[in-house]
Amino acid sequence: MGNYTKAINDLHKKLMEVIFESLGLKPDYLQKEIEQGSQITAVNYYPSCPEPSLALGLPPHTDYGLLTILLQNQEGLQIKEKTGNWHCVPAIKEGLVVQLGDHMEVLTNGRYRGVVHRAVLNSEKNRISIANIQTLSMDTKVGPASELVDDEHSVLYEEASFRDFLKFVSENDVLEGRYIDTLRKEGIH
Ligand SMILES: O=C(O)CCC(=O)C(=O)O
Ligand SMILES: [Fe+2]
Repeated sequence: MGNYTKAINDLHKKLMEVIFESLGLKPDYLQKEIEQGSQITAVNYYPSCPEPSLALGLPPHTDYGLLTILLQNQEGLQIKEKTGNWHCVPAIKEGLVVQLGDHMEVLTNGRYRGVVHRAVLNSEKNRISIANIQTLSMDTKVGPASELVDDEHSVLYEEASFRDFLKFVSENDVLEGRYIDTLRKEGIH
């Protein structure tokens, strides 16, 4: 696991560099903060279920953090499309899934959106997923990058830290609203 999480950390760094470049920011933007940040590894085990339609593996949510890099041994991860339909992410052997999280949405001032996803159960096979969520340190406030704010792009999100997020999830039901919704200023959907 140590080698895996180290490799994922390196991959995250490289992906962030190209994402920042795609936004017209320097590739080493936030590099120090990212290096000082945390990597959370969630190992999820979903036993097979004879009636998958009556159970839900993991309810719809977005991940807090910049990117989530996920490995799955069976299909089960689904992402919500703009239409509201759920799209099944195929399980590709040794393939990784990269998802954008809330931090990324705030940082890019809404140019890139966090992906709503859920996990469903399989009637025959047990499923394991390993999700690596990369966040900045506990008390680093993340707000929209000043380079992405100008006369035509006003600030759309409040600043927040990982600690603020943890406080929210400990005080609220996971099924009733996402933390990012509390950060959006009026009129953003
Ligand atoms: O099991 C999955 O595919 C999803 C896991 C997930 O969304 C999470 O751990 O945040
Ligand atoms: Fe997730």
